[in-house]
Amino acid sequence: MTDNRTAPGASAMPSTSGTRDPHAFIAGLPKAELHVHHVGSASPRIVAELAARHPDSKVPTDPEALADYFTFTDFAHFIQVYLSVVDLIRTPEDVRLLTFEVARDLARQQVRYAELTVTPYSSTRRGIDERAFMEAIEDARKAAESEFGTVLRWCFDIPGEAGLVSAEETVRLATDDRLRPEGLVSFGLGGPEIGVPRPQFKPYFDRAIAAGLRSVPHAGETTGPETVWDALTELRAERIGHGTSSAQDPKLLAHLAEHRVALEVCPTSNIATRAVRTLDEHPIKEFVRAGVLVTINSDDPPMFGTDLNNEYAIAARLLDLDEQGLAALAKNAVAASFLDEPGKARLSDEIDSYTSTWLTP
Ligand SMILES: Nc1ncnc2c1ncn2[C@@H]1O[C@H](CCC(=O)c2cccc(C(=O)O)c2)[C@@H](O)[C@H]1O
Ligand SMILES: [Zn+2]
Repeated sequence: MTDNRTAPGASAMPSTSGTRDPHAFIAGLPKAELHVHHVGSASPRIVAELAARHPDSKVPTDPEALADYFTFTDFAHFIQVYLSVVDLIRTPEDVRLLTFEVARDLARQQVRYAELTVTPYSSTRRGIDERAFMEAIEDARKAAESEFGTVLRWCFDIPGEAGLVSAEETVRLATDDRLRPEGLVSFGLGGPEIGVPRPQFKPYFDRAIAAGLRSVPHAGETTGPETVWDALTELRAERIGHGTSSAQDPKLLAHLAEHRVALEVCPTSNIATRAVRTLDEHPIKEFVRAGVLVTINSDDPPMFGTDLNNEYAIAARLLDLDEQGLAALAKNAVAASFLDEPGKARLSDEIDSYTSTWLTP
């Protein structure tokens, strides 16, 4: 697959320190990740373990073959490969393993808090018992918090392409008091946008919002700014997954900035799915210039050959950021998160104290 990583050792900063490498600073920076998919976070190590449990699968286990397998011609191809990894998750024990190991990978990058997008429909439709599914993610969440100190929260998303049946099932699982997991904070909509208009999902978002969940649909990833408007007006989005095409509409950018609707920007994902041609053409600079609250995220990191630290390094290069700028970016994610206020204050303070220690000669 195309390697979109910033060259190791390349300095992204025009910083006063001159020779400092942003990678070391970023590696230790406490972070929040707001847009990362559960299945899309399965690393080669996790895929290999799942594939060994289910040897009939067509997903390669050898890391080199996996890199080729994770090279996408377009968004539709990406979803096809994604679903083949979904097919590896067949039992509650697979769900528990995936979730716990994903948390381990996040913790290694100093991610203190992550809102993980989970698509429960894909698992219940494949025969995993709904109660066992919820127990598995919750067990893993609690174990990860006590073992790694990383706090996980869930966003349940509708796989849009699977239609209104999947929307009904997802909202039922998200709002039934006997099933709804403690860690659930938000409701989303993923999958392809072309041919999947957002307004049809309004009744399902209305129900989720009425049950206290926050609205975070993907929009403007593979279609134009009108999809982002639909997400705002019909689905009452509080943050937008990607929102890449918002850059084409200055009124939309002004609206996002004025209402503090954050964009969950995932630079490498946008290249891998061909939503944006090259990193240098990524509209992140326009977002920042327009005053939009920009957060940096990794989406489906192993599938796109990246991780959150690499996405921060890319942002540092594209936005010409020094350590303070990177810390501000990390704090944007805290501000846009669904952590409670004391939780936000704690994580922001941790980012500040890490940064000031780092900058103290
Ligand atoms: N960058 C992304 N942009 C958008 N979405 C992304 C991205 N990355 C990952 N996803 C995930 O892909 C899922 C799509 C799964 C899907 O379409 C589908 C269709 C038909 C049947 C079934 C099934 O399971 O039976 C599933 C979404 O729900 C979302 O969580
Ligand atoms: Zn996504």
